[in-house]
Amino acid sequence: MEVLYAQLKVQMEGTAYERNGLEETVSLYKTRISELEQTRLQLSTCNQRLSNDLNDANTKVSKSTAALEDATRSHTFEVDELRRKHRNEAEDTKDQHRRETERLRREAQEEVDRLRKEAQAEAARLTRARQEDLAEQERQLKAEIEEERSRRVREVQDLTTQWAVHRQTTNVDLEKKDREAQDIKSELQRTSSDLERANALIKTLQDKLAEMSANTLALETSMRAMKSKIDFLESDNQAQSQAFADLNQRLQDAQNSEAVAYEKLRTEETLRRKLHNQVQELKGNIRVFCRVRPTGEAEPDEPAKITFPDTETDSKEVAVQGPEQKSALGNITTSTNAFSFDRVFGPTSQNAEVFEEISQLVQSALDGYNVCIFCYGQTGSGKTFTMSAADGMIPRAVHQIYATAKSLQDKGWTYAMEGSFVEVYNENLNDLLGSADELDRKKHEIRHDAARCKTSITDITTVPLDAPEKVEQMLERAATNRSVAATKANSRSSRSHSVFILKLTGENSITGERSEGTLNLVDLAGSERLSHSGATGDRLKETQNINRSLSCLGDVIGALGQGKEGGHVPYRNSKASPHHQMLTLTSVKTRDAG
Ligand SMILES: Nc1ncnc2c1ncn2[C@@H]1O[C@H](COP(=O)(O)OP(=O)(O)OP(=O)(O)O)[C@@H](O)[C@H]1O
Repeated sequence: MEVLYAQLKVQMEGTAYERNGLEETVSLYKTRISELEQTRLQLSTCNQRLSNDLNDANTKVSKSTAALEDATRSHTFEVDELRRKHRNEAEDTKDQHRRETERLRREAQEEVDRLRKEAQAEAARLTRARQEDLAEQERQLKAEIEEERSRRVREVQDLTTQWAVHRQTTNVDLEKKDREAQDIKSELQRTSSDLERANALIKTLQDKLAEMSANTLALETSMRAMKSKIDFLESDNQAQSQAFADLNQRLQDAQNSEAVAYEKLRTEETLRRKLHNQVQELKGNIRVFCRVRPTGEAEPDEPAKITFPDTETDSKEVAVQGPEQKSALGNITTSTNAFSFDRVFGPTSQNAEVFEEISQLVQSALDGYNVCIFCYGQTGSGKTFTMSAADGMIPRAVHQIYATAKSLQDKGWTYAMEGSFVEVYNENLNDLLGSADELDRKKHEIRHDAARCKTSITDITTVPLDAPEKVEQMLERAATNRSVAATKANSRSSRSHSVFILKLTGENSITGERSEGTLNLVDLAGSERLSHSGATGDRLKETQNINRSLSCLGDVIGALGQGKEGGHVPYRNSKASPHHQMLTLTSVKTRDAG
């Protein structure tokens, strides 16, 4: 309780203390409020005073505004007055200035006129002085020119005199030269007339000499005749008659044996023909020769290794060495492939040697058989060189035919020959002797008359070969046409087959025999393996056509080579394109005729 009492006492004391504090605060606030009240009163008084001041000021401002407006009005009035006054003054001044300017201008004009007059007077004076100077200078110049002119005239006169002297001398020289030329000319004329006379004399002498030689010969002959006449007259009369009879008999015998000999010759010619062709048949109707051309220095590829094992004996074999091969054990071997032909011509062989082999076949054509000679090989292997060179098979064959035909004239044979030259390019037949413009445009057809065993081509140029030189003209013409066409499709001759056709018709006026033979010389297009050629597009088509036709031709020759009577020959195995017919028909006629 005591504790509680103590706590309460403490609380009471605390509260009393707080009350004292609060009482102090209240008295403080009261003081403050009275202060603020005083301040408010002061401020109200002040406010009242300020309101009064403001009113006074407003009154003053109104008064001032009125005064200002009055002042402004009076000022405006004054300003207008001044402006008017100023304007009048300006007008006066302007008039005065104008008058002054006018006066000054007049004065200036007068001054200018005066100066101008002075200047004109001065200029006139100067001009006069200048003219006098110029006149003086002109006088001086004229005098100088006159002096120069007279000096030049003197020089010209001197030169004219010199030139006249020189001309005179030259004329004298020229006249001298003319005289000399005239002399030389007359000398020349004399010499040439001498020469002509000498020539005429020589000619007369030569004629006389010839005449005298002829006279001498005639005289010698008549002398011999006279001598034998004298001898004859000197001999016995009966013996003479007997001698005459003997001579007559001998003449008769000789004529009879000549007739027999001619008859024998004719039969022997017929026999020779028969035997010749039998020999050809025995040798084989189809013969294959191989020609190896020499390698040039500029050949890009290494040449094949080719040997000729039997050159010394019958030259029928050729051996080509294959590439080196390595076995599993590492041994290197090379295989050699040997080929046999009817005849092999080595790289040094000439066209003349090759022709020797085929000349007998050419003779068969003249005897009325159909002969076909093909040249087959890779591009650049020498087909055209062998066939169409100046000494190739075509010119040689034609020349041989001429020579033989001429020698057969004695035996009653006369021959008519005509030639054509055609080309097979890309399945088309072209006339190489026609117009170049018509190549690949004009259509030609092959017609085969089975009954007459005759083959012909429509619309081709046929040239009568009445002189051996004509064949060269034909070859030239064909080469030109081909070279023109080559601009349209390159290397034309390599990409086409060409066929030279020579028709030979013979007639024997004594025996009445008749023969018709054809010689076909064919230069085939270069054979190329498609994989090697790398050809595409038109070129690929070209190569395929060539290869197809070559393969077809191979089949035909293969079938003919088997020689079975009545056996099938695949002449038309290809698309029956003209060139297949062409090449194969010429072959079959060979076989039939043989
Ligand atoms: N036996 C040879 N002696 C000398 N040169 C030859 C011989 N054979 C060919 N030549 C030369 O080789 C080149 C090619 O020959 P050629 O034009 O005759 O070949 P090709 O087989 O007709 O070719 P293509 O198929 O392109 O027509 C020519 O320059 C030719 O003169």
